[in-house]
Amino acid sequence: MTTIAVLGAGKIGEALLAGLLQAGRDAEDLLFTERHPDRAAELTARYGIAKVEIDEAAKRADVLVVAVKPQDIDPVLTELAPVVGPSSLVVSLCAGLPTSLYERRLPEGVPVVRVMPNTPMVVGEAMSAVSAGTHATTAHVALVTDLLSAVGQVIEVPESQQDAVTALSGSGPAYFFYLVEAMIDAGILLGLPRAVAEKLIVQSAVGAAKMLAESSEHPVILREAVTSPGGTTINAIRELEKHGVRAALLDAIEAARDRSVQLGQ
Ligand SMILES: NC(=O)C1=CN([C@@H]2O[C@H](COP(=O)(O)OP(=O)(O)OC[C@H]3O[C@@H](n4cnc5c(N)ncnc54)[C@H](OP(=O)(O)O)[C@@H]3O)[C@@H](O)[C@H]2O)C=CC1
Ligand SMILES: O=C(O)[C@@H]1CCC=N1
Repeated sequence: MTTIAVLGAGKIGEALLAGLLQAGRDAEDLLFTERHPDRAAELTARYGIAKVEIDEAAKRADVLVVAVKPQDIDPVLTELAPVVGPSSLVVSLCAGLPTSLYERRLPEGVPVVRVMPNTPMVVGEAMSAVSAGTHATTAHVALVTDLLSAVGQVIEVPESQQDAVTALSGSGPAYFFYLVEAMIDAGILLGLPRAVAEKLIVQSAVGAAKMLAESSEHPVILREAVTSPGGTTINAIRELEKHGVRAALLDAIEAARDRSVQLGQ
């Protein structure tokens, strides 16, 4: 069985470990590094996964998944450089960081695969996009794709598209959570009890997501089917258009893309 070490078990690192366990992988095949002993102890207690140092991770793991903040990458690469070689496989989950950065800092020939996942991997519903670096073969990409398929869907994209992917699906769950939060607030405004508003909106989100995933119809058609002539929905849509919600989303996602580009510089 492939041994996977997550370097930096924060939010996405933990989501990956939890998702892989959920998908049936043994805790013995997983490792993580973490700089705070309390956080490490908490994760080991919760999942039964061992915390190791980076050199041991490189020795024992077939796949090293880098999941630190892009701002923290420098010391990780310094520690990794003396302990990895062409037989290692480095997978970067870091927003913005190009595979060329790893290739410059690690020994010649180390294969690197860049991945942008998202947090729904905790429920097996991640959207992950993978891109091969210069030394990564199709077998490396297949291995990473196989690993991530256990926690959701995977597509391969040219690395030049990864900043856009990061803005769209990497950050994407946050936009939906934000929308749900605002819609629950609207329920409160209309006088509904919070628990009722939450139930109505969360199940509407689940139902709408399922229709989007399972129906072959375009979202416009699905929305039109809700929008009865002279009815309630069109009055709400008029307000959304008046407040420029579509333009705000375009600007927001463009700003996320720009930040991803900046993090890689
Ligand atoms: N959160 C998300 O939805 C997604 C995140 N990503 C990417 O994943 C990466 C991590 O993001 P996120 O999980 O949100 O961030 P977190 O800050 O939650 O996680 C990063 C973790 O790495 C630890 N860390 C930092 N440096 C080291 C080190 N040298 N050795 C061991 N551990 C270290 C941090 O510790 P400390 O607490 O001390 O900082 C922290 O626990 C980022 O690059 C982000 O772009 C990608 C897709 C989605
Ligand atoms: O906000 C971030 O920078 C990370 C990358 C994608 C989602 N979260």
